[in-house]
Amino acid sequence: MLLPILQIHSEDIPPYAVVCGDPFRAEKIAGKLTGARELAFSREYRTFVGEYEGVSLAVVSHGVGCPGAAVCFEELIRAGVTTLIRVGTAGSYTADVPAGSLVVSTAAIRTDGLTRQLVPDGFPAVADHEVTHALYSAATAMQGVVRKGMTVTVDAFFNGVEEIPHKKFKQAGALGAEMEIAALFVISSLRGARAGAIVAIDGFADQDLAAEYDPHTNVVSDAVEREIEAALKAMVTLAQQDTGTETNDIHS
Ligand SMILES: O=P(O)(O)O[C@H]1O[C@H](CO)[C@@H](O)[C@H]1O
Ligand SMILES: O=c1cc[nH]c(=O)[nH]1
Repeated sequence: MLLPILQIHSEDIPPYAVVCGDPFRAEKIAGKLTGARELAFSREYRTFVGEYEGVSLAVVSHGVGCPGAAVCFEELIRAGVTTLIRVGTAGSYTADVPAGSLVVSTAAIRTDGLTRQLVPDGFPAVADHEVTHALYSAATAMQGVVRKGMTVTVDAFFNGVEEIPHKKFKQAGALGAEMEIAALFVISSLRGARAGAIVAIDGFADQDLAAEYDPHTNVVSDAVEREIEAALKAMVTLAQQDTGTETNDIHS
């Protein structure tokens, strides 16, 4: 079956998919795979397949924002993907989670418009427990600050005449803000897939600190490298659990 928007054939897609916003990050992730090949680059959706430590994976970019990303998640799940890990970036809410930190999202506060069109207000946007555990274990085995907790999914990156209520979300305990995790978690729950997300902090989402936003520093690039490695290792752990071939040492 040809997926009409991603422009890939479902038969070419393995059950494990790493997803990210930026098509060039997808290329970077694919660079870690053996036998990587690019299947399509349609709109913002760039798809690669390859192997990591013997596990066949797809790597797909989903662009910025929930509506476009939702198309990607829906088509991947229709193609037979069972496990999705988002490798993204986010703005932090607290000084103790500075640029260069990693955050594993356990749930997303849904302030986006897309999920409101799919499910009622009380529907949770939650990560799969096994995926989250595998991600957190892989990330904490590396250097650097790693936190696990709630994130916020917003639609607006810049303020308009209304202010994005980041301070309220921070008060509620969220660690930071990004733009697609709610869609990933809700769609995966609805369609019976499992999903998790890890984000590299690239600055502060808080309005008072927004002037410092620069996602292109070395400290952010290093964190993106670490989250890619964590996501790939986590996927191997999950695939091994699925086939009953897991070892206790996932980092060997
Ligand atoms: O780095 P990615 O995965 O694109 O994630 C974050 O970066 C973009 C905003 O710059 C949004 O897509 C946001 O969710
Ligand atoms: O949505 C995003 C992504 C990265 N950094 C932010 O501040 N916001």
